[in-house]
Amino acid sequence: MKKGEVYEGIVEKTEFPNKGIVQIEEHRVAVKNTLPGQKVCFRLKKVRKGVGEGQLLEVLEPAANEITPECPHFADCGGCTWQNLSYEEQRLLKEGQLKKLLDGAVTTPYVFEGVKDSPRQMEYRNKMEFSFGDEEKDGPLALGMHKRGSFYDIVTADQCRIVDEDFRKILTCVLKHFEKKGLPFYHRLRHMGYLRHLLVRKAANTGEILVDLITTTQHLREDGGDYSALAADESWEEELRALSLEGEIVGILHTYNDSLADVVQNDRTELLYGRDYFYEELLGLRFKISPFSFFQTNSLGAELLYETARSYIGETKDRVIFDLYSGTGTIAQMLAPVAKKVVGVEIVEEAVEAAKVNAELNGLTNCSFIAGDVLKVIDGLTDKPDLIVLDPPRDGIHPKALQKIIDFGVNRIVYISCKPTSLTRDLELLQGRGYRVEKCVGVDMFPFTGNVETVVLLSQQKPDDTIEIDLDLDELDATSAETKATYQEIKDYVLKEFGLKVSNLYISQIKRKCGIEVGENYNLPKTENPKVPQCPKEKEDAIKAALKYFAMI
Ligand SMILES: C[S@@+](CC[C@H](N)C(=O)[O-])C[C@H]1O[C@@H](n2cnc3c(N)ncnc32)[C@H](O)[C@@H]1O
Repeated sequence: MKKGEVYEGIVEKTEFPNKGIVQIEEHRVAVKNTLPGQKVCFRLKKVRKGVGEGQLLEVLEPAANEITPECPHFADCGGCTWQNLSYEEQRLLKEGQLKKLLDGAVTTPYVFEGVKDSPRQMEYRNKMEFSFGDEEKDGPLALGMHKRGSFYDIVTADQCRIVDEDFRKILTCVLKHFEKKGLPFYHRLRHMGYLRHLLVRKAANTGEILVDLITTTQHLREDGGDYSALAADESWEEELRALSLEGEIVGILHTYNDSLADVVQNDRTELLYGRDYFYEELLGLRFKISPFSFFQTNSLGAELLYETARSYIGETKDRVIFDLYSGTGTIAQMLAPVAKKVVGVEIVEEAVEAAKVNAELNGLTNCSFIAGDVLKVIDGLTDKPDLIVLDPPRDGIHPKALQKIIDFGVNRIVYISCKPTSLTRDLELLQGRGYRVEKCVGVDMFPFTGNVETVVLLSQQKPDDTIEIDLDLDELDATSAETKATYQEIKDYVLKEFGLKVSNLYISQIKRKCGIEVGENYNLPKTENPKVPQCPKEKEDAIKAALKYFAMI
């Protein structure tokens, strides 16, 4: 194969995130944004030792499971890549990719619980950053998403299916206004122009909407053209307020951003109407969110994600929990009512301030939030955690920070990840230091894209858990008359409710302690002079709860 040449082939399978694999002779070429079964034409970008990367030029034949997308922008828009798959097919693909990645990284048997569906599959996003530009060179003003594979061209996303009607109305209103006015968009290459982005955030549960227009300050500069007067006229704000919407616009802002990078960034913000924040409610808690704070973009999906994390962490009563990479403190506040204390650590000061305000708003007095890099803050923490929740950014956890986190030696860690490839890298270190992956589940926070959120429960292998005892299950009295639940049922219950793994030995010890008859050979390991491990208190309580649940005590 030769770099720069064009090839055709059938996509055999896909790997996370959305990379199709085409086998050409002895070469394995990854082509982004393709699906298994498609016949594709691509240009070879690089190839080395039989592994290559290709740039998709055209899908020559669709895959058998493809459907006609509902979204009219699909052919051009770079936003969603899976509008041509039914939701069921999307889940299957995500499950397959996630399981394959995890199977390759997890070194002991674990439970893979599939991928949970997003509660809302269309119109699920609570935030969009639309870009201004033109659809093609010197075309009319456009406002929406980048064209597939293009840095410059913009597709006007006025029919976008992953946001609701209010977003579409706001986009159309703002676009029409500036089209009429003839204000120039910011040219990403020449760094000239005025209109950059339109940020819209809408809370799914309260309906509150915040709109922020992001422009340069070039209308104030001498070389900035002759549009100062036009730009000074903020009547677009009145037009927005006159819209008939399902939700309610509670704030309209104008942010100035002169950075060279094509990102939504805040140099200075003017409040044009209402307030510069909005409220969202998740799981009965209220959160105040400012325009640039991190907040999960799928509110109903976030409720599912947090509920999943809460069930994975198991018993929290009387425990100190660390919520590392805590953002606006959503996870910390969800756990605070059922824990002794929760400590959140987050690098963005604005988010930490919001977390404190939110905790007060929710009447929570047992959580504290610290601003700073986890890597450094961790050294100064005076509390000792019993449990840890990790929800790092896409790149995962700095290896030195992860070492320090492991040094706390907590029994259970719940790791929430938005990028499975960085998760699997971190799992390697965690497993190398004695943690065992118990179970994993995906939560689909991003329908119609190849991304998936993953929740993993890890437990620490304490020394007394690892002593080898050769017990024969046949010798156990799991079927005796007085036993209402089998050992397996007790184990399953304890794992589900408390996130703990318990051995037959421990169950038999606790049964004996509770006066339940067990067979003669129960605690007797076959090895000579064994050091018989005794069931730790935490597991004893969990087993007793199971025995109660099965009405055995
Ligand atoms: C995926 S978000 C999770 C936020 C929160 N748990 C939630 O669900 O809303 C990751 C957070 O980590 C923060 N962050 C990134 N690097 C960090 C670091 N080195 N130390 C502390 N926080 C960091 C980001 O600002 C962001 O708020």
